[in-house]
Amino acid sequence: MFTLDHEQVMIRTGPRSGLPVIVAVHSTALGQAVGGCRLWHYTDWRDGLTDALRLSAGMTSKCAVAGLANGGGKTVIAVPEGVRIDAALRRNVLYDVADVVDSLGGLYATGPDVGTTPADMAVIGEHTTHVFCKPAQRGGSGDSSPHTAIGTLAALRAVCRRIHGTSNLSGRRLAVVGLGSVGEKLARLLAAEGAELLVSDIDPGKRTLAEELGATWSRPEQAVAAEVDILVPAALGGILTEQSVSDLRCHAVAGPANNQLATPDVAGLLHRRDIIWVPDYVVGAGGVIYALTTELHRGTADDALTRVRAIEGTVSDLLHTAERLGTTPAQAALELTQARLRSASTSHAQRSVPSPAHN
Ligand SMILES: NC(=O)c1ccc[n+]([C@@H]2O[C@H](COP(=O)([O-])OP(=O)(O)OC[C@H]3O[C@@H](n4cnc5c(N)ncnc54)[C@H](O)[C@@H]3O)[C@@H](O)[C@H]2O)c1
Repeated sequence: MFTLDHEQVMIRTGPRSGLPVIVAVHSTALGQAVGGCRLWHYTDWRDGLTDALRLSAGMTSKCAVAGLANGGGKTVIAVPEGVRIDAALRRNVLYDVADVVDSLGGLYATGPDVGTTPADMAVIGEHTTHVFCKPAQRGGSGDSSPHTAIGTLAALRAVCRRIHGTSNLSGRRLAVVGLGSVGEKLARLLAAEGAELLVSDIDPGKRTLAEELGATWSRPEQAVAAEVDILVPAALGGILTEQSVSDLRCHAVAGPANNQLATPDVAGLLHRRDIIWVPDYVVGAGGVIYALTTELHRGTADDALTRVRAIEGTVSDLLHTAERLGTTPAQAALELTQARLRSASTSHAQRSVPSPAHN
């Protein structure tokens, strides 16, 4: 359908860097739009635009389901293939991003994403206040992966309750695929809960973590097809394909890895195989919930942790709704997003109605 679903999209050739800077604001219905700044190589900058449009809409759903008073946005710096980002160019393009973000006057705040770090947010923060996840020594919440891992653990408890009637993960079999920033922390948390772990990474150097945690080490394709209670994707996207889903021997798939479905129709395949799949944007929201609560909403660290752990309740509710309506958790999450956006626009419209004049 030929509709622009976004409130506004800014595309600017950065005056300092000469690189295309794209900022998509999908929705501010629930509050300030938020979403990370992706610095990535593209063969055509319009592919970067497509990413910005898709990812900013995804952030609207992520915030709405998490119950945050924020909408979705995204920044993409579309770097042409072959262009190397040295320190000077990096600084220049981050200042270019800061100028675009600042020109939106607070409608949108940016944070780290693929290709950018909390240190980059500190650079952006030199030119605008509308930025989050700066390093702790610069007043930010820094690396989001510890809270993403805590939120994922909360989601896994809810999935465990749905499968076994109890959220106690002790003795449950889980396969964690990807032992990077989030996966390693999550594996440690799960080991502390007494889960029976199978872990995997393309980097053989991660095998020492398996030994340390007493976990079984496996090659990624074997881990995906392992007979476990829950498969936890914590690496890159696209892990759930028509082929891999037919090989699955788990009751549920829930993990933080972004874009797990190779194509949207894979969700239907999972449903037909009676495998619960909880969307990654629900499971992996802990990092963003923590950062936004402490940095943009001025909550305490305790408030923020409580909200991260509330992912357990959110996932439980989605699983109940899906079961009651005979639909998927993904569909339940979509409907929750739409309901929250509708109620925000209704209350906004009500606030905008002028009060009757008194004579
Ligand atoms: N960091 C966060 O706070 C956060 C928040 C939300 C979502 N996510 C998503 O979670 C996922 C992991 O994030 P991260 O920050 O830990 O990334 P990371 O780059 O630190 O770790 C990724 C790990 O996956 C491994 N890997 C790559 N391909 C693999 C494969 N085919 N099979 C097995 N292992 C493979 C890598 O070797 C690496 O150890 C990503 O999809 C990310 O987008 C991260």
